[in-house]
Amino acid sequence: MLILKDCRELLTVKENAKDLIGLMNNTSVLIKGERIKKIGPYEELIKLVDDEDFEEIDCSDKVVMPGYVDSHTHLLFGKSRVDEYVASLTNASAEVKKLVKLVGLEASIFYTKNASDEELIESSLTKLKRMLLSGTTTVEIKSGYGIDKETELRQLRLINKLKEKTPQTILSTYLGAHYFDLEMGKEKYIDFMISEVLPIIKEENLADFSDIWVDDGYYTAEDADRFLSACLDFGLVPTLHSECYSAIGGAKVAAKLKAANIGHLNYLTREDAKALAENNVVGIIIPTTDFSVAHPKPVDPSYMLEEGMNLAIATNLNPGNWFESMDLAMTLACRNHEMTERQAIRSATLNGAKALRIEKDYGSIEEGKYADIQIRDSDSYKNVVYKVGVNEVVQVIKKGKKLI
Ligand SMILES: N=CN[C@@H](CCC(=O)O)C(=O)O
Repeated sequence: MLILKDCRELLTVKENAKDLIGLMNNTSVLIKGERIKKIGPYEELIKLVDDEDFEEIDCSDKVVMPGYVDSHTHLLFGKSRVDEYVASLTNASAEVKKLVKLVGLEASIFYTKNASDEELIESSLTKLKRMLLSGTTTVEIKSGYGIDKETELRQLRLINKLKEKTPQTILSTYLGAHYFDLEMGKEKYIDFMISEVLPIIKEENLADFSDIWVDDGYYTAEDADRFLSACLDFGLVPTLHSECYSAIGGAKVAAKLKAANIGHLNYLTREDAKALAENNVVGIIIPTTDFSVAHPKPVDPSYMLEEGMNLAIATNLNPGNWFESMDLAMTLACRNHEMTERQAIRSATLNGAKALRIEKDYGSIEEGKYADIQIRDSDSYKNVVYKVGVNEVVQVIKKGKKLI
């Protein structure tokens, strides 16, 4: 058993918290096994201890809050695209393409296909370790850098292997429709995924979610409806990337299919926001990508919140947007997208869990849930979005185990 004693600030982020973060002062948390047993005054909790291996951590000068749930990443990929990124700082995209021959998704598809399993696992574990040390205890990871059956399945199998190699909870997404085989063409590529790839994903239980990139030049809303509906038949819960560069209609499909989440949303209409809220689809805000691509229309969470949507914040870690830190994603959400620090904290924890439909067990510090907790050497939870680039995390507890 473990007691987090006298937390200076305990952010429970409980479901019905009026202040969004469920702030409590000088409160303690009793952990038994993997789960939170009781929250309350130390004197009460100590009476419940019935274990010789009992331990306590003095949290009287600490901020204690739920581990982050990063609900949208592409973190398993071969080789970085650093040359493309630095060229893009001072050049327009046509010029970048001349300076760096292989760019964008095509580059990552090539590099991922040519990386060995060991390289992909090792580079992913390195990222996951740094994410853990900055408070992230649950991570969603997508395939999507293999436009052939072999590489897509290999990505998913490796994502599943990561589950055994990292303490974090990992959820896996089949982003088959990220790009497509140019020779095959889009229509045939969708047929191919449905008939050739999905049966194997189901048989080997390789993915929790399906995903599609709905955008001009990529997939349409109709493609999304066809592909995600087929994935549903194979037991995969739909998610989408959509409304990033136009109001292309993916949001309507998300509402219709009651997707778990939809990411990007720069061009989401108010009407669609309402439909997403009504259908319990979580919106994933990605302030890091708006920053790294200098997006012409930064996402505006205000009307989505007014319409009652649950919003999550994620890093969207990918080779074109190398962000691992949820603190940083939240900092950008507040400064560039006018979220409050409390909205940002809720979006990075409980709402991340809702985006992945695991809120029954994850995302907040509540009795009965897994003890996934970060402890910060800090005088205020507000430092999360204030001290930019400063990592105040000194301890991470994952399913009741101290990891630092
Ligand atoms: N098509 C875009 N998908 C990713 C970027 C992937 C990449 O650039 O490698 C996104 O979510 O932003």
